Parts: sequence; structure tokens; C-alpha cells
Amino acid sequence: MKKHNLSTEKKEKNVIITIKRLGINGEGIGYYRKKIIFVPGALPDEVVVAKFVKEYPQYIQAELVRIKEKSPDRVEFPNGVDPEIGGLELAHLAYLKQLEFKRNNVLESLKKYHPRGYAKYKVKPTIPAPDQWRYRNKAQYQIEFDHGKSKLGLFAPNSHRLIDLPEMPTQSIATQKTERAIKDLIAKLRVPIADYRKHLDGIKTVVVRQAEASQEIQVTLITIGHKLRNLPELAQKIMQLEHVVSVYQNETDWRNPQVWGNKTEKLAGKNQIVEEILGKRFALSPRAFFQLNPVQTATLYSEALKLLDLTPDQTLIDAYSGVGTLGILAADQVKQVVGIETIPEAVQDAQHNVKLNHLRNADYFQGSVEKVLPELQRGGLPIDALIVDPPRTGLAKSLIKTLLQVKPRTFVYISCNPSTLAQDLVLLSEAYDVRVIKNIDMLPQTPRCECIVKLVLRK
Ligand SMILES: C[S@@+](CC[C@H](N)C(=O)[O-])C[C@H]1O[C@@H](n2cnc3c(N)ncnc32)[C@H](O)[C@@H]1O
Repeated sequence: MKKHNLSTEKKEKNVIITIKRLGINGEGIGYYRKKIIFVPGALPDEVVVAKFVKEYPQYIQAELVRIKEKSPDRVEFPNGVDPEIGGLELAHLAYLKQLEFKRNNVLESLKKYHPRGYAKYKVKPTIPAPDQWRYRNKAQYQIEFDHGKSKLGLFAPNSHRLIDLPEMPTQSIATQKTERAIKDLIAKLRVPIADYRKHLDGIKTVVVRQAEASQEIQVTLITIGHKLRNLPELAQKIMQLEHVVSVYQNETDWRNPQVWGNKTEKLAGKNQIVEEILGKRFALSPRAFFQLNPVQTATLYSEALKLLDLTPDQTLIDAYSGVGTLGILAADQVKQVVGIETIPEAVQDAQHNVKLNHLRNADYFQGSVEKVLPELQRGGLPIDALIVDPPRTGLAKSLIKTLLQVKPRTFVYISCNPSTLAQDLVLLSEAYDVRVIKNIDMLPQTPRCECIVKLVLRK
């Protein structure tokens, strides 16, 4: 019986597919016996040989074996790079077509959830990134010890295969170089590496972030367990690497499924590194969010500020404020800025950044926007201008309810996920019109994009 199943499977394993379109994650989509088949790496109009990886009731996950008819939009995948690495899902597609794909993703999401009047929204052509390679200034690599050897790098998507010191062409040279040097130092000083099989404490992740303006590098060693052999010596050696000015330890435990734990402690050097965007300075501590592509970040913020179109009498709420970027950049144009952010270290950075930029009219609060904003409003804070920049999950339903009652006159939404954006617009379009959506490519070679939406209160 088993044998028979195997041979049936084998017969169906390699199939010829014509790719019809790209899915939201950049994978080729075709049909096999009327069932949808996903073929990562294949492009629209290509005829490919695909191998079944797994068949589900609704769809088939397949692997690209060979291209029989090639798309004119195909470009050479970067040389010497493991094709399975995450973060290069569109690296085989011509850049202009990547930009079109990102705009189409927004249009498709709007079509799927159809917020009021969506057909009339002007979704502008995606603003390209000047640097399509080497733009990432933060690397977060996992480390493991396996068969007597340590590996430091990225997992192939949906697998436990760690790609050791990957050649990652979107990663900046300095962050790559620092990761490599740290791997050598860990081996030399024999600092323990976390062992999942034996549950032995050690380092599990090495995070390297560089500020573009100051060139300063901050290193965070995420560890399981607190006291590790030779960790202070390792921190001192890391401090001697080029551009490194700050080394931290972030501690987590075996039960935490997240990469980062809650305890962060400085091991050596400065508290923060300092980035500069559009003439304002931003000190960053390890757990604070900051965009990965500093050049495009300036474009994202200046486009968002243009759409906000603030006036000097307004109070601007910078919701999901991170280290206070948008509020601080807008502070000169308004009466007052109030920011809200959950991560305590980011809020401390934002408060520090207010002083760093000699501002007196900005204040940052710790907590969730959905809880803190209604509290501030009940306390009498005028909410006439608002910018929201939530994570991929979008806005909490309770926050949308509050906004529909408060109805800020000036409202801009920055989104990194067209799907949650379109769902939130379904609710927000009860009271707001959407005229323009600007799309910005922050992460070339990936399917991700950032959208800025101006919402206009309906009369
Ligand atoms: C996409 S980042 C934007 C940060 C900032 N605006 C910037 O430009 O750097 C989203 C931020 O929202 C924070 N966050 C996530 N959920 C939140 C919530 N419910 N309330 C407040 N902040 C939240 C995250 O910690 C993160 O700093």
C-alpha cells in the first residue's frame, strides 16, 4: 500500500506549470488540475518544471526545478548567494517590475477588502530606492553549535537549516564584516553558544546595527542565561572592532518564542548610537525600532510630513512613535507633539531625542496607543492632527472606534502591510475619504513596501 502511494506521489512530483501571476510574497502562482500551485522563484508568463513539496487541501507548495520558457523580466540572481536565503524573494525580477509588483499588491488588497470608494484612490507609482543593494544597516544573525562547529547566520525560510555567514547582498559591508569578526571572537574566547538540544545556556543571536550618519555600530548579544564564560572579555574585544561604540547583552529564556528577551544590560561603551535624518538627531538603544534603510527613511518621513500639511495651532499625536522620529521632525511646524509607544527603552530614547534636538514642545508616553490615546483625550488633550505608524498587524479595532469618535481633522497612516491597511481603511472610510496613497520601496529585492495614506474627514 505504502509503495503504491509513493509511486503515485512520484508520478505527480514534477509538473509543467505556466505561471499566471505573483503572490503577495513574490512567489509564482499557477494552476495544476485547477488547484493553485505556489512556485517561489518563478515569474509570470514563464513555463517551468516544478516539484511538489507538499500538497494541502486548498493548494500545492512546489519548488522550481527548471525554467522552460523564460520571462523577459528575469534578471540574474546574485552570484554566490544561497537561493534559499530569506529577504531576496524578488532578486530575480527586474527592479522596475519589482516597483510595479509593490503597487499592484496595494491595489489587490484594496480590491479584496474594498474600503468605501477604493476604486477612486490614487495609488501613486512606487518611489524607488536609490540603493537597491547593501542598504540594510542592521543584521540579526542566529548562532548555533552543531557537529563540533559553530554557525552564524540566517535560517532558510520555513526550515531549521542555518546558512552560515551568508553572502547577503542587501546587507551593508560593515554590518556583515562585524558579524563575521564576532563569530571568530566567540570561537577564540570559547564563549558558550546556546544549545537547544541539550538546553545549555549561551549566546543565541548576534545583532549588529550601524547608524549611517555617525557610522557608529551597536552590538547586542542575545543570550539564554545571564552569566556566560568570558562574556565580559568578548564585549571588550568587540569594542575594539572598527566603528563599534556600544555592546549590550539582552537576556531571554528557553520558553520565550520571541527573538528578544525583556532584560537588556550594557556590557561596554556608549548607551546609544546616534542617527541623523533630515537634520534631526536620533539616539537609538538596542530594543528601539528604527527603519533598516536610512536613505529611504528620509524619503518616507519627508513624504509623510508633506501629506500631513500641519499648521502651527495643532497638537500632533505621533502614535507608534518608536524613538520619536516623526513627531520630532514635525515639532517645528506645530504647537505641541505627543507621542505614544509601548517599548519603554524607545520612549526613553524619544524623550532623550527631544532634548538632543533642543525641542520644548514634544512629550512621549509609554503604553499602547489603544489605551493611552483615549486616556489623554479624556484628560482634555486636543487631538486635531494624528500620524499612525503601526507594526504589520495594523491598528487595534478599539483604537479605530476611538478615532471614529474623536475624528482628528488631519490624519496620515503609514503602513508596512497593504492587507491590514486595506482592512483598517474599510472601517476608517466610514468617516474619512482616501485620496492619495504613496508607496515607497524601503526594502528592494523583497516583496515588502511602505504606504503613506492621507485621510480626509468627510464633511
Ligand atoms: C513600524 S514601527 C514605527 C516606529 C516609528 N514611527 C519610526 O518611524 O521609527 C512601530 C512601532 O510601534 C510600537 N508598537 C507596537 N504596538 C504598539 C501599540 N499597540 N501601541 C504603541 N506602540 C506600539 C513598536 O514598538 C514600534 O516601535
